[in-house]
Amino acid sequence: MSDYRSEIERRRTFAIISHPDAGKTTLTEKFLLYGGAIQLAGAVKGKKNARHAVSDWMEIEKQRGISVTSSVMQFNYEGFCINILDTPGHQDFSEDTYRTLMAADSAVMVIDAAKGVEPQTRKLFKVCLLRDIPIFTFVNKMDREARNPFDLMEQIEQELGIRTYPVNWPIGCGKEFKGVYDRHKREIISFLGDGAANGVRQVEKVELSLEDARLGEMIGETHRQTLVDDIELLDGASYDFDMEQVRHGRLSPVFFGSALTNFGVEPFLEDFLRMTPPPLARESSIGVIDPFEDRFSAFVFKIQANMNKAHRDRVAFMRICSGRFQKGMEVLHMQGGKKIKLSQPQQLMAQDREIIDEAYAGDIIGVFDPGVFSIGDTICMPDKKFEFQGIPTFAPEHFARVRQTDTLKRKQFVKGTMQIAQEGAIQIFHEPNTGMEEVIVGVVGTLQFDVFEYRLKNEYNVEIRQEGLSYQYLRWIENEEFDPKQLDITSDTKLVQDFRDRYLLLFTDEWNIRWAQEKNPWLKLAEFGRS
Ligand SMILES: Nc1nc2c(ncn2[C@@H]2O[C@H](COP(=O)(O)OP(=O)(O)OP(=O)(O)O)[C@@H](O)[C@H]2O)c(=O)[nH]1
Repeated sequence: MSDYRSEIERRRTFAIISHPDAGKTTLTEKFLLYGGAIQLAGAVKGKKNARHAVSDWMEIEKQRGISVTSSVMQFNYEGFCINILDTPGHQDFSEDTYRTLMAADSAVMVIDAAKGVEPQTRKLFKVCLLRDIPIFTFVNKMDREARNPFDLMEQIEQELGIRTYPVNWPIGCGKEFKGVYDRHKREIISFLGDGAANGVRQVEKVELSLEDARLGEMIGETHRQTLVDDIELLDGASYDFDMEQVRHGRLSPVFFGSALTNFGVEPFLEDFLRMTPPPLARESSIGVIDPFEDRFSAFVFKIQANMNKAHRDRVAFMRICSGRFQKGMEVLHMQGGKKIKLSQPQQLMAQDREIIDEAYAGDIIGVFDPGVFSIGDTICMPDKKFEFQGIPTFAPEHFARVRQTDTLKRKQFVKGTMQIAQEGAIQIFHEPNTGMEEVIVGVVGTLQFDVFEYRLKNEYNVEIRQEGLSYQYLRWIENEEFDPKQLDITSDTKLVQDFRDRYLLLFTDEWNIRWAQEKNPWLKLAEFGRS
């Protein structure tokens, strides 16, 4: 029993988010390097020179150099068992990021020191705040010219509405980057020149206190003076460290470093693991489910088909919320109302899949999905039935009418479109009383259209034509008894159904939403769909 408890206690499950190119993949790789999960960072990293990172597997990601889907990796470090959930960097995929955050107990936000929080990625970071989990900030690329660290802190606070607590503080940047000052240990970790051949090996460090007479010699008198002044200012003016505030994502511990040259990564990992919580309890229909509870439970947060050309199948990713999973155990799929055996439970290391015998609360497992699971579904034990809170669906903001160009490929078109929609990569709608001849596709960000078109062509061999529609808003109709004939709407507003036949309205602007509500006072409209 104590083994079972300590297995859960040593789990740390977190998501890593950033805007594209801030260095999320590089940082993840350095973590894996410390955990011994990979040997050489340079051997697997480098999209720019055709090799691709361990966590980016889809062809489109390699071509565009951006992450479209999220992936999961597990490794051990200093007694911890760590699950990293990688997320897409672009705001157009923020819904996927949100679903991934649902499976995490904390988040690491990577920010490019030269760019700060970029306007187009505010949405992604705000999505992170919605989850009420600890958010840690890693300010990356200090080996390049960077913005003033005080300005960066201020920007994070103002744009994201979260307070910051710098755990360490940078000394210079770019060619003049000398290292960081650790505010807790009150010592300097010095950056040694060339960054140990681009971080292939772990970097060496020299630790000195602020008062040490050798400091001026080591970092130069100007840097020493700036550092002393900065620290005095910080100690006097910055927020106090308050773990309770950190736990609720109201205060973000901030670290500076350079993932590429491997500087500051290990101290960050160590402090982060000390502060980030073990698996958290989760709300359910029968109250809070404790992770140490002896019955297994999990929920599906991601579904992905055709992840790998060698395995043309569909995998449902589940976050284990309580208990232990053992191979061959019989579980209850609540939404399907059926007892099932989870087949081929796997833990993933990007393209490598490993069949596992057991897994614990906090872990993420991928199971073969014969088409029964949906995002948000609960898996529990047959003698204790309950449902976890579902994962809300974001309202799409862009819509297009989609047809296949070759009418003979109808079957593949319907299959591909349905599957991609079930994964949550797009949302699909149709006009009432029509089938799937013509589909209206809705997305949160327009890049999702490109991914949809690309995947239909490559995975299902179907070419499509997309015609953009001018709708911008979508609302779910929540009335239990709904008769479309009663509806009084403008000619600009369109009534559609989703693939579960729920009714929705598409609007071109807010004026039309108000109009619909005024003319139909009985109408209950919701901005988020329930899964
Ligand atoms: N100079 C410098 N370059 C870095 C650092 N970290 C990452 N890079 C480079 O920045 C580029 C982007 O890094 P990635 O790790 O792929 O960024 P990402 O955030 O994962 O990007 P997406 O996959 O699009 O979300 C690569 O060329 C890296 O080599 C750093 O600390 N210093």
